[in-house]
Amino acid sequence: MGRYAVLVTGPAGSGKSTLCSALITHAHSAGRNVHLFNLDPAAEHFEYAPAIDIRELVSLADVMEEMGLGPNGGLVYCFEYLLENLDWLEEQLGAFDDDYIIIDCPGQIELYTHTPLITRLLSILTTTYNFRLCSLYLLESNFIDDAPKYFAGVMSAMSSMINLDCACINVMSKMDLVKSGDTGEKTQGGRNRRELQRYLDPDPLLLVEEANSRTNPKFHALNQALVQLIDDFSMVSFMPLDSTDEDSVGSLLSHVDNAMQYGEDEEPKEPKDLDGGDFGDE
Ligand SMILES: Nc1nc2c(ncn2[C@@H]2O[C@H](COP(=O)(O)OP(=O)(O)OP(=O)(O)O)[C@@H](O)[C@H]2O)c(=O)[nH]1
Repeated sequence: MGRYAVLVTGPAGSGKSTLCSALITHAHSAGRNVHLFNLDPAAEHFEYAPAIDIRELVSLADVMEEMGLGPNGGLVYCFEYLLENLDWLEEQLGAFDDDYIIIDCPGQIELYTHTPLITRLLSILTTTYNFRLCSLYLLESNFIDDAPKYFAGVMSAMSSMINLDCACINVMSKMDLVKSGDTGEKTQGGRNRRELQRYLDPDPLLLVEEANSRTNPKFHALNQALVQLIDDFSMVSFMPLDSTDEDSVGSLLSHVDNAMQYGEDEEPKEPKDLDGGDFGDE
C-alpha cells in the first residue's frame, strides 16, 4: 500500500476538526485504517486521539509564553520549529506502514497564503516520504449569503490552491444549515438550496449582476474582473458537505480517494472534475 495524506484546511470555525472526525468514523466503519495527524499547535479537543500530534513537539501556548510572541507570530514559529525538527516527524511517520493520514490544520489562512511553511511541509511529505496528497479547503455555507462575501471566500480558496500545489478539492461546509428549496424555505441569509446551486458551480453573468446590485458603482469594474477570474479559473467550484450526514461524508471521501488514486499503483494524476453533488439539482 502507498502512503496518503489528506490536508483539511480552511478558515477558523469552518468545520475542519468536525470533518476530520467524520472522515475517520466513516473510514473505520468501512474497515479502513486511517490516522489523525493534528497539525494545529493550539488545538484543544479531539473526538479521536491524534496518532501524530504537533503539540508533542511544540505547543502555541508554550511558544507564546517563552518567546513573548503573539498568536500569529507564535504559530509561524511553531511551523518553523517543526521544519527544523524533521527527525521528529520522520519518527512519527515511521510508526505506520500503510499510512492514510488525515491532517487537521490550523485555521489561520496566513499559513497557506502568506508563508511557504505548509507548502514546504507538503513538499517534504511527497518527496521524502512518498505521500500522495489531497488538500481540502473548507468554506462555510454562509459565505454564499451574498456575492461580495463569496468573492472573498473564492479568492482565499484560490490562493490556497495555488500555494499548496497539490490535488485540491474546495468544499462548501455546513450545508445542513441551508434549508431545502422545495418548500420555499430560506436560509438565514435569504437563500435556498436551489439558489445556492449557482454558487457551487458559479455562473459568471448572474454573479456579476448580483455583486453590482450590492456594491458601489465604482467597484463594478472590479466585480467584473473578479468574476472573469473565477470563470477563467474553472477549478473554483465547491463540493457541498454536511459533516453530520454519513452519505455526504462518504461522497467526499470517495472524491478524495479518487484525487489521490487511493489503492492504485500508477503515479498520481490530476483530480477528476467534481460536480456539485446532489444539492439544488431538484
Ligand atoms: N450544522 C453544522 N455544524 C457544523 C458542521 N461542521 C462543523 N460544525 C460546527 O461548527 C463549529 C466549528 O467546527 P470545528 O470543526 O471546530 O471547526 P474548525 O474549522 O476545526 O475550527 P478551528 O479549529 O477553530 O479553526 C462547531 O460548533 C461544529 O459543531 C456541519 O457540517 N454542520
